[in-house]
Amino acid sequence: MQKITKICCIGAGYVGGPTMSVIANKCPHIQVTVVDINQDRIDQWNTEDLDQLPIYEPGLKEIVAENRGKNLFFSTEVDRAIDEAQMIFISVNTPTKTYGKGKGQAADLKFVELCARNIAKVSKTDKIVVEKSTLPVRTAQAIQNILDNTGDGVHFEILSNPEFLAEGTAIDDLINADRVLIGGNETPSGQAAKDALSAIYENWLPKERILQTNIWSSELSKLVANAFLAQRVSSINSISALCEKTDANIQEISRAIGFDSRIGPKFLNASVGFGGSCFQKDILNLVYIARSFGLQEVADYWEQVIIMNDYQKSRFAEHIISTLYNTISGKKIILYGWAFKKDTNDTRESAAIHVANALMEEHAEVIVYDPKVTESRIYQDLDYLETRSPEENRRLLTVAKNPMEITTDAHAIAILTEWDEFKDYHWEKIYAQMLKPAFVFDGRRLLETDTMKAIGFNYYKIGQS
Ligand SMILES: NC(=O)C1=CN([C@@H]2O[C@H](COP(=O)(O)OP(=O)(O)OC[C@H]3O[C@@H](n4cnc5c(N)ncnc54)[C@H](O)[C@@H]3O)[C@@H](O)[C@H]2O)C=CC1
Ligand SMILES: O=C(O)[C@H]1O[C@H](OP(=O)(O)OP(=O)(O)OC[C@H]2O[C@@H](n3ccc(=O)[nH]c3=O)[C@H](O)[C@@H]2O)[C@H](O)[C@@H](O)[C@@H]1O
Repeated sequence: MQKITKICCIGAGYVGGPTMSVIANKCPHIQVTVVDINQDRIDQWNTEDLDQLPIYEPGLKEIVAENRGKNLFFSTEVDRAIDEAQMIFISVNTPTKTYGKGKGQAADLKFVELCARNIAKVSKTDKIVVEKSTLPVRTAQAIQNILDNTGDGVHFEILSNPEFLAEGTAIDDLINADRVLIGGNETPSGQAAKDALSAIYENWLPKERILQTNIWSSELSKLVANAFLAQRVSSINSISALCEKTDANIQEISRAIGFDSRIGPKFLNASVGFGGSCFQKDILNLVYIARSFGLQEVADYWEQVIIMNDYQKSRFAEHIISTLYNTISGKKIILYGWAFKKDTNDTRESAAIHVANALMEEHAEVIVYDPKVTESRIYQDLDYLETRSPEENRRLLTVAKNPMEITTDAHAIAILTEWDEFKDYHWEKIYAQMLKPAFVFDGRRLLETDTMKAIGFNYYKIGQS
């Protein structure tokens, strides 16, 4: 079996950066180079001030500090890194297509294809090419065709090694992974490549947790894992709406059903809706694939997960509007949280974007506070919707740095991300500063009902009447 000593990762994003940092940390004998075409991003990865890394993940900066410049490098010299590596991870973005065939559903594979063409062009020695990005089932076939038809007689072995880390817990998820999945060709060279990749993970994970499959099962398992997780959130969120009509309590229900060992307790937290870069994108992709094989019922079944999530986001916004007497024009509404979950600065598909947009449609005066998300990111998210002009977005919504000050004369507060610090705020003081009646709409079930009511708030907790 080939001993791997040099690897390269194309794409220095939320997956490429943390994954490669952990590999470098756990495998001092391997030189890891992470490359990206985005100069700014690479500059940020190389920044002196480790608080300015492009990605915030607990534990990440410590690992980067330990390994950067030793066996972990960030660079824009893509061709050189490809040429030198024995194993190349493709970890570029695979967003939903915004044009042409499959628009709004299929995965856009143009970045992956560019990588494959580049690898074919540059490589002079045999390489193992690892799909780390989430890809539609059978993409490896397309990559193999490009490599074999444009490469220079070099042998390329393709593996699928999807990533299951969640943002905010990326480092822990990588170090203590439930499982690592490696799919490859069922040939001697395919087996050797799978074993070479497995050997890297075996530096810190027990071998029983490293699963080997055929390449198509591995590609499809990633989409299915995300679809199942998102389905659980949509399922519990659908029941949260029913709880609000029946005096049942969603937390009690989650607990009651979660005690059944066949159901299990995780991923049963009702919320304002799931966000993140992947759940929606991957389910849409699954729906598209099913439809393209003529499996209409399968496609409809999974599409319902997205429909329910959209419903939950609008339901929350509509509840705020109707509770505030159906007129929120000019009313000051504070949004606590913009990230799609706590402990990350990622805002992709965050429910907060949709809730803010709905309130702005009603001309509310919206003020956002998030401990980790920048002002420019928040405006970019809103401008991307193209609901109104960028000037109008800046007029209707402001971004605050101090979470307490902004509550003066506010009509309502909505909690959209479950940041721990929100629990520790001086809620009595906030109440005193707000206009009365003072409303809190808790989309994350973060605060205690009895305490909030005792202070005097009109307190709404999603999934509870
Ligand atoms: N974000 C997450 O938590 C997870 C993401 N994934 C999957 O991993 C993949 C990557 O996701 P993220 O890291 O979140 O994306 P990202 O958008 O944070 O990073 C992708 C990077 O690839 C770079 N890139 C694009 N084309 C390139 C090229 N031709 N050459 C060099 N660099 C190029 C971009 O400049 C960007 O910095 C996606 O397929 C995603 O579905 C999988 C598991 C978790
Ligand atoms: O492919 C990916 O991108 C990743 O997607 C998710 O990870 P992530 O999106 O980072 O975060 P999650 O913890 O899964 O949360 C997703 C969304 O669901 C919401 N959620 C989660 C759990 C829950 O009980 N309730 C709930 O509303 C979260 O607040 C968040 O908005 C998966 O958990 C990862 O395994 C996967 O690798």
